[in-house]
Amino acid sequence: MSFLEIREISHTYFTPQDATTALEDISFDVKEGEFISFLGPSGCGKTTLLSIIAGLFKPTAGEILIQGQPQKSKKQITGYMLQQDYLFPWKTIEENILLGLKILKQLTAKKQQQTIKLLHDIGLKGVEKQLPSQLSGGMRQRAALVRTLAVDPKLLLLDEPFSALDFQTKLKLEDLVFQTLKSFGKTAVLVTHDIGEAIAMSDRIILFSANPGRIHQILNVPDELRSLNPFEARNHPLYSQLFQQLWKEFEKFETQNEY
Ligand SMILES: Nc1ncnc2c1ncn2[C@@H]1O[C@H](COP(=O)(O)OP(=O)(O)OP(=O)(O)O)[C@@H](O)[C@H]1O
Repeated sequence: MSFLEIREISHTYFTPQDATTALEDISFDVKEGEFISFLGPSGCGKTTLLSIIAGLFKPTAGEILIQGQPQKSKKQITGYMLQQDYLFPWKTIEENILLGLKILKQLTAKKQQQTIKLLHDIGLKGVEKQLPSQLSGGMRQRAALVRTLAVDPKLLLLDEPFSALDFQTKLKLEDLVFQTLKSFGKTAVLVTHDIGEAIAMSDRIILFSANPGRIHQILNVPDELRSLNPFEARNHPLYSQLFQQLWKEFEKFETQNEY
């Protein structure tokens, strides 16, 4: 059984003035432990689909199944990592990363210990009593990842979590997030504008076209790249090949005025 099933999803936004069809007839499955990227031109509906998967609103048509169940009954199994870290500025890093467990009334001594260990494992030892403002952007995103993983979500929804970071930090964090999610066996969906990031991190790439958002192509990333971490993958000859292939598809969108 697939972990996530997207079944014939269409979505139209209605405003008093007009109607915009953001997604049309989207169907695909995601296996447990798989890392999927949504890639495509601006306005092709990537964020709309991620929000529907998160259960933030219902699509106009179609359904989402998570572990074979309608998505609405499974809200708590999804965790998020967004462009902004959304750490509470007045709380210490330790308070921030334990907050989800506290809210869910799952904060045991063991879970606290495991969460602090994860903070240390991803290179943030000694920042427990600091405020988010005392940390760099990359450090805050790492703390945000720990906060997300603390409540043990089965599905991670990543909406451009690296796009506000400088290039070196972004590459390091891609590696760290990739390795952490793989080591916990998490299923992940990443929304990105970055062709290289999609190739380096994913098992499969769902390429969307716009107006309305449709699946243009689904690409399986070759095993030779999938067995590497993102930084190594960027240096493999197959990476350039796939990059050029995807770049050509983006050029087609431009000539079709879909970009
Ligand atoms: N709340 C809304 N009301 C009306 N139209 C919307 C709303 N949100 C998104 N849209 C429209 O739906 C389409 C898809 O938007 P969406 O943000 O999902 O695309 P995207 O691929 O994530 O874009 P980007 O890459 O620029 O972030 C666009 O035409 C957008 O203008």
